[in-house]
Amino acid sequence: MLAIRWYGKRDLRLEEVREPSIKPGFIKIKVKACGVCGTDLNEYLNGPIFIPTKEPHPLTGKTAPVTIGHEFAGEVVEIGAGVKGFEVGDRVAVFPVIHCGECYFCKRGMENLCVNFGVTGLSEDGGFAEYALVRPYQAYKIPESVSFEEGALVEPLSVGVRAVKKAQLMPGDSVVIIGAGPIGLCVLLVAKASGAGKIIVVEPSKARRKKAEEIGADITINPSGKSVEEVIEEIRGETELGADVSFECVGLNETFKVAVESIRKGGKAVALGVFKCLTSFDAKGLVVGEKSIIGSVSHSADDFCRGISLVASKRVDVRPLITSKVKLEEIVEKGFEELIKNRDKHVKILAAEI
Ligand SMILES: NC(=O)C1=CN([C@@H]2O[C@H](COP(=O)(O)OP(=O)(O)OC[C@H]3O[C@@H](n4cnc5c(N)ncnc54)[C@H](O)[C@@H]3O)[C@@H](O)[C@H]2O)C=CC1
Ligand SMILES: CC(=O)[C@H](N)C(=O)O
Repeated sequence: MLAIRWYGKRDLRLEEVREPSIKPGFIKIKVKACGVCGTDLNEYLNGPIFIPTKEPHPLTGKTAPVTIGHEFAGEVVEIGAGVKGFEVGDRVAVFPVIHCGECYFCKRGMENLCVNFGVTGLSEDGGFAEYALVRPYQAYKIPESVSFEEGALVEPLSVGVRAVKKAQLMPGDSVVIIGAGPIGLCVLLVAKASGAGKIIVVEPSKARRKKAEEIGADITINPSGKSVEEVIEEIRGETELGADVSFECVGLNETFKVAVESIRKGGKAVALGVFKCLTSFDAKGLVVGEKSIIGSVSHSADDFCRGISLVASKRVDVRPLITSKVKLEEIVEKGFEELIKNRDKHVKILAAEI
């Protein structure tokens, strides 16, 4: 079968590999749609980051090369011995998290913090292939009314579900989202569906600001050419005394500062961006304003189920996030390379049956 294999930085290869044979305790899926995530792109440009290259991953035993891709959906074609509750032909979205089930965090239901945390498509072969093997706890049935393409979008949507849940967003809360890439836009979709009040998006790319408006932002702010203080002032001017909740979806020092300093006293700043730098912000304002800073990473099975429910109930429409669909064999050139050249023109590029 065809697969896109990560060998190293800037080295993704379309290869003919052996189709995986079904194993006890696994389900074999014919992949129907798989999206390029910012994390995949980062592995391509700057990796290895999560992909194991020296030591095998403790739960999968796998080292590179790996078939990349963790945002995927498909059809069950074979069921391994011991697996119950699935039938050939089931349509599923894949929850890519792999966890040990035994560590301090897993025992307390915090699988996304598992000490051996892994991801199908990074820590073992994933979805940019014709077929993939997944564990039963990773396969979630999707109804006929949810397309495979929408199913592939459940994964990033669930990152948004977790962030909104961690914010304990209340109906009518004013929200500021900093960064309108796939993650910021997924937060926007979930915040809107959860009853947010005014939604403000800060984003330098014109195309992405337009996309944010199309899917529900009330106000967009272009931070280009403005100081951090000016951006904070603009947000505060659009809200009563600052936003109730902010979501940082970039990962820069200045955007973190905006996230913390643009919320009102008692407000919450949720950080999603994976920072490559240290950050500085008004810590005194944090204390005397009793603000909260909350980290949000990945998603849980609960977040994933809620993501499916939002899509299936049509409370959230993820389709506007799909900006291009290409064949699996084209995904390196028309997906990864295209995102490097024209990232701001795109949100989600999928390899899908077209
Ligand atoms: N916490 C989590 O579970 C996850 C976090 N991430 C992280 O979330 C962040 C966002 O991911 P993506 O949306 O995929 O990335 P992206 O790079 O596509 O989007 C980031 C957006 O921020 C915008 N931006 C740049 N400078 C800005 C500024 N000064 N003010 C406002 N916006 C600015 C960019 O134009 C871009 O549209 C990344 O750091 C990524 O690593 C990704 C997946 C899961
Ligand atoms: C697998 C995840 O939790 C996340 N979507 C990521 O890209 O890191």
